[in-house]
Amino acid sequence: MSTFFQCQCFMTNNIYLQTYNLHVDYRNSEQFWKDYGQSLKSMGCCSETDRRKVTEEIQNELQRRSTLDVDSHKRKQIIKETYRPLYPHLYKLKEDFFHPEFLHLVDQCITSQSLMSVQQYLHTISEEKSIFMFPVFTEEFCTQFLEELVNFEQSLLPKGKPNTMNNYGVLLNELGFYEDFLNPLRIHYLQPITKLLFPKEGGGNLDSQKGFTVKYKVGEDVDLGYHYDNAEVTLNVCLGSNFTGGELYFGDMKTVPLWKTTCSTVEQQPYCGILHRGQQLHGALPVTSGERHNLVIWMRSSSIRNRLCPMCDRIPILVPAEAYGDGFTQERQTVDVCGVF
Ligand SMILES: O=C(O)CCC(=O)C(=O)O
Ligand SMILES: [Fe+2]
Repeated sequence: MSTFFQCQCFMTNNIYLQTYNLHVDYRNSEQFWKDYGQSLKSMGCCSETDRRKVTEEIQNELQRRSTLDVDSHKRKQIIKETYRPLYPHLYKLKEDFFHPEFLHLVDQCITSQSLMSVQQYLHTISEEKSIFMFPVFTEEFCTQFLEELVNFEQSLLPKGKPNTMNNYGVLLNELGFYEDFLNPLRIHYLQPITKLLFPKEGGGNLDSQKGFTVKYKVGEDVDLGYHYDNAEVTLNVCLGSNFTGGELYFGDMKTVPLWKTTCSTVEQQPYCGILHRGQQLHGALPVTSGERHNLVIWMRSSSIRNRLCPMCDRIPILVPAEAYGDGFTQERQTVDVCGVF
């Protein structure tokens, strides 16, 4: 396995202010208030107390990020040593977890290798935006997987936040779902599909992922603000039907100015996955009753992101990281020896 890295921008960029539903960059106090003071004021951040709360929220998030790798590694160890899974067989991917239509789609992608001929095996939500939907898992798998998540949630073991924005859900690497579940899922099943549907985004060359579940419930997180993912291609699978509301909405790519953007809503289907580009802006409407759990896989292609970090839009400045980091690798430079004296 190659060694993976993070981009240095993780410590300064895309900090989510939940109160104002705003992503900000923070290098120092002076820069921050100069860049965001006016907009925050127009959103009601007026008093000294409001401003102090914003600064605190940023400091807390930066603190969380600065020890994230070490903390995550510790949690993973503790879970490995002490957690008793409810369904140990789930941790090793098996073909009978999949919906038959999914297996058919994967087969078609491998054998025909033409976009036209696989289109009948998936639902194209938007051709223009490249958003697709198809069944992924069986109902039985999703039910057991959800019970496993609940079993873990109810344990007293340490838990991390799934990402910068979601507060509820499970980090699947910490629970032990990477090696024998998410890796083979990406390599043998998802990559044949993404290779055809997302060639420009590195869909044929996805070499790592961040996988987690998200949970929404009245009284906890109910919705998710508009954002793009730290991913080249994302698969988002709806794990159950026990909720109302919670539709996803998709806008344009993040390079399109907001005033030109049109958004469309997608109603989720239980056990189905929505596949989209990571940089396609999207969010989730409030859940109005019940609990919504989704499995989200941010798939990464180092060959794409090594050239441009999708979070800061610059050539990434690599810093060492645990496990898959944020999916960057250090490519060996080829030196033209004849030209070197
Ligand atoms: O709430 C959802 O299902 C969307 C989650 C999402 O977009 C993300 O975690 O990146
Ligand atoms: Fe997302």
